[in-house]
Amino acid sequence: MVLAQLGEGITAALSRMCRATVADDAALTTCLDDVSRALLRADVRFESVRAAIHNVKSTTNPSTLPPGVDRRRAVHKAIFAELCHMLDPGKLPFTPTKGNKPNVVMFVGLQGSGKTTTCAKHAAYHRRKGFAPALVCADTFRAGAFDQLKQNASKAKIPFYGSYTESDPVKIAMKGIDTFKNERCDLIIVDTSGRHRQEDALFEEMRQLSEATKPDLVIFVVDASIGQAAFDQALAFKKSAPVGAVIVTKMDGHAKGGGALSAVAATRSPVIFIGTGEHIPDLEPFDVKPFVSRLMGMGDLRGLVDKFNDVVPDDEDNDELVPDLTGDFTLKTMRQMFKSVQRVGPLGQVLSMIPGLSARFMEKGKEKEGQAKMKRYMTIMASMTRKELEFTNPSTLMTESRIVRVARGSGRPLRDVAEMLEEHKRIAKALSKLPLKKLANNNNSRETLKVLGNVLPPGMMNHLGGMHGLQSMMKQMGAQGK
Ligand SMILES: Nc1nc2c(ncn2[C@@H]2O[C@H](COP(=O)(O)OP(=O)(O)OP(=O)(O)O)[C@@H](O)[C@H]2O)c(=O)[nH]1
Repeated sequence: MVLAQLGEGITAALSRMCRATVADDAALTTCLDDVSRALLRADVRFESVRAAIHNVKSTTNPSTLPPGVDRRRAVHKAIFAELCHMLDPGKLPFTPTKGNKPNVVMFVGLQGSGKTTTCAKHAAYHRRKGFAPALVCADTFRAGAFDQLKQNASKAKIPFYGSYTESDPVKIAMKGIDTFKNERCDLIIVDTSGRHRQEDALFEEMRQLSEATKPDLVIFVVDASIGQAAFDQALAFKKSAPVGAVIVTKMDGHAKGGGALSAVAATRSPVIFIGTGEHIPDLEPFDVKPFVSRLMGMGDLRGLVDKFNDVVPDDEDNDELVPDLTGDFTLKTMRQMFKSVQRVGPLGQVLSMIPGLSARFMEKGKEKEGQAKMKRYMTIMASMTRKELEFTNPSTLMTESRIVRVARGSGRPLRDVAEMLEEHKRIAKALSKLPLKKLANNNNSRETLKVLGNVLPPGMMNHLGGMHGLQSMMKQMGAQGK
């Protein structure tokens, strides 16, 4: 994901300024030039970049800074605030509520943006949260749309309504909504047509559909790879239907992402989810501050805990898929973690939420090898006894004869078993340093950041001026968030 490169660009620019002997105007200018280049390379609109840099410059001018405030920290804080501002339109999206009144959500977007897939992901996500969702196919334009949504719906076990014969999308949408209202579904998702290009006929159809169905929320779905075109596209949809939220898809690919994120600027509507793969669980809630924290290399531990906790699978294998990272880290927990990671997304993506861990456990660009390694370890663990899997310190239990038995049983060489045990030790050690229990029970984001401070890599801590610096930065961020 090229957004990761944006993060690297910004982090590198900040590090360079932190290493400069004095944080004078020249160091600041170089740093901000680098940050601008990173943002423009990521397809963020020129106007937004210019405004952000202007704001950073004016808020970090030594003449306006309160006495005693370190300029480097002020720059870090100002860039954080500007990135948040770019992604945050300052208003909360409509969020569906469970209960008697059904919520109607209409999806709009061009053909191929990932709309149909995202409708199913959105329904499955809300079912995991306890909703009773249903899907309506009001796409009468593309021949295969009906079958595609039906197939996705049945894969995700979501009730579905559509018609092979009716050609009026408004009639289908109204009939589908009525049907599911009677069936007491509380989240009715309407998938609509797309076109390859922005066409008047499409926008007229969206206008008619939204007028007839009066949705509680219209979600604009945009492909992250379309770059700057996202701005105009979002604007055109906003004119035909009251777009209230954005979902950016294909963030797992090589998309630059920054352009699509500028859809926020066009619609002044928040990004609520990002699509991170082709499968039903590949949808992540989008939260601005943790996202920017990750972008700036600060990790997102709360997101990590949520991500694991959010994986409540449809099959009976629940226990197997939800690792309790707050208890003893046994081989069984590691196996659950691997399964969970396979389910929630690419390993690198999940591990990127743990500051410092991704580099230790898996090198960048070698994610495929990492997946293969995980599979190998899982095969090995399948040949282990329950006692071995649940033992708190398996390396002490795994004698040579036990290793030989497991290697034979799994058909893997002895060194693979030994390597797997070493890997377990390494991950256990890395996780033991993270206050996951505290984070899991903590809903206060400022407190979460404080906890994060304890686990930031030492280099980053120095850049931020040690614990004291981090605390004052958090105070400032907190004051800003109010
Ligand atoms: N990698 C990746 N692929 C995705 C994602 N979301 C959707 N896709 C894929 O993108 C392609 C197009 O998705 P659709 O859901 O058919 O697109 P659509 O916008 O509904 O298209 P129309 O129904 O023709 O308007 C499919 O191959 C999806 O599997 C995502 O987040 N990541």
